[in-house]
Amino acid sequence: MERGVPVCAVRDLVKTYPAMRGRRGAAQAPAVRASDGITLDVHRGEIFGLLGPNGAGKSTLVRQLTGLLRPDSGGISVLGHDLVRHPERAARLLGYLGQESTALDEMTVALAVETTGRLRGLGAREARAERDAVIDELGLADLTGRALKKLSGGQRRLACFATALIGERPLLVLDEPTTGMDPVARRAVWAAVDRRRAERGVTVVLVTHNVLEAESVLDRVAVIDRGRVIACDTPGGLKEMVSDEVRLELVWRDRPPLDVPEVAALEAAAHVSGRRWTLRLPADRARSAVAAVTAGPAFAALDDFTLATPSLEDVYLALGGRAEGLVKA
Ligand SMILES: Nc1ncnc2c1ncn2[C@@H]1O[C@H](COP(=O)(O)OP(=O)(O)OP(=O)(O)O)[C@@H](O)[C@H]1O
Repeated sequence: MERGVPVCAVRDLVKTYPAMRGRRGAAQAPAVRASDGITLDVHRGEIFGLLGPNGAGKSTLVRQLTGLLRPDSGGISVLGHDLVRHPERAARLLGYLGQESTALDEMTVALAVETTGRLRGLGAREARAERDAVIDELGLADLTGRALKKLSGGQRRLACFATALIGERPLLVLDEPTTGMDPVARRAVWAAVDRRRAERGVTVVLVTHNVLEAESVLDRVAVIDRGRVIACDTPGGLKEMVSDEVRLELVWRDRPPLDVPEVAALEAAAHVSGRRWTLRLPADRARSAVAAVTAGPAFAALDDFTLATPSLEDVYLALGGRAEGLVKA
């Protein structure tokens, strides 16, 4: 399918945070190459996800996309504008929800949304009308007079999301927008995103380390690990990479019984996290592994086990990623 010029095109992006010196010049923290040659295209109307564990480089990438951080080298084009040369143009092109919101903390919800609208060029009457519409749409009407800093974490996140929406930018860049939100607030966020996509072809770049959310809301996903894109496809396309495998999770009561030869043989293939072993196995091997651990001394040592079809987490592990930072709720 011909998709035309991408809304957002990233080319070979490199960003290294310099080493930090400790006392007497000793190295305290080494340099980190947080973007290590990232190339990707995001198309009009897509909900495009950046998935990866803590420290993978997702926020560093989106802060460069939003003109807040200058890359060492590489290109970023948003709607035909070169944002490496002209980072100041980002404010006109995109709405950004970062991980923190301290700048607006003293303001009430209503004022924060309205002020953001004015800063984005809306007239006074227009800003008030859009403010009321967005606040209504997100179910924030009861909180309009409260200062952001006096809201709960999830309420505050939703209010900040409202500020990202006002002014109706063609690209939304959202860094973990639903963190701390309850299911009602999450639904309000995804409904608002969907509406803008359907009505105006809005494009969304979304950072997440929640694999379940990624599977349900994203059109395409770039899996990021150590500053690199290690895969990029639809969630379904990524899962096909591991479709001949199933995931077996074993939780041991205490120590795994390594004196049982079948258990010892499984250990080499297991991703071990405390008492939990996660294995990706071809279906027939998984069946014989289940038979082995549900009999005799192995079963006595077993607290729980599950067999499941592959998820994005399995894709991620198959690609060599580290699973520790991925969230499954
Ligand atoms: N200002 C900074 N100075 C030095 N190193 C930094 C800075 N910001 C981030 N880093 C490092 O760069 C790497 C990428 O960090 P980044 O915040 O982009 O990751 P992330 O994928 O967004 O993680 P998270 O899921 O925890 O938000 C990490 O190793 C991090 O420690």
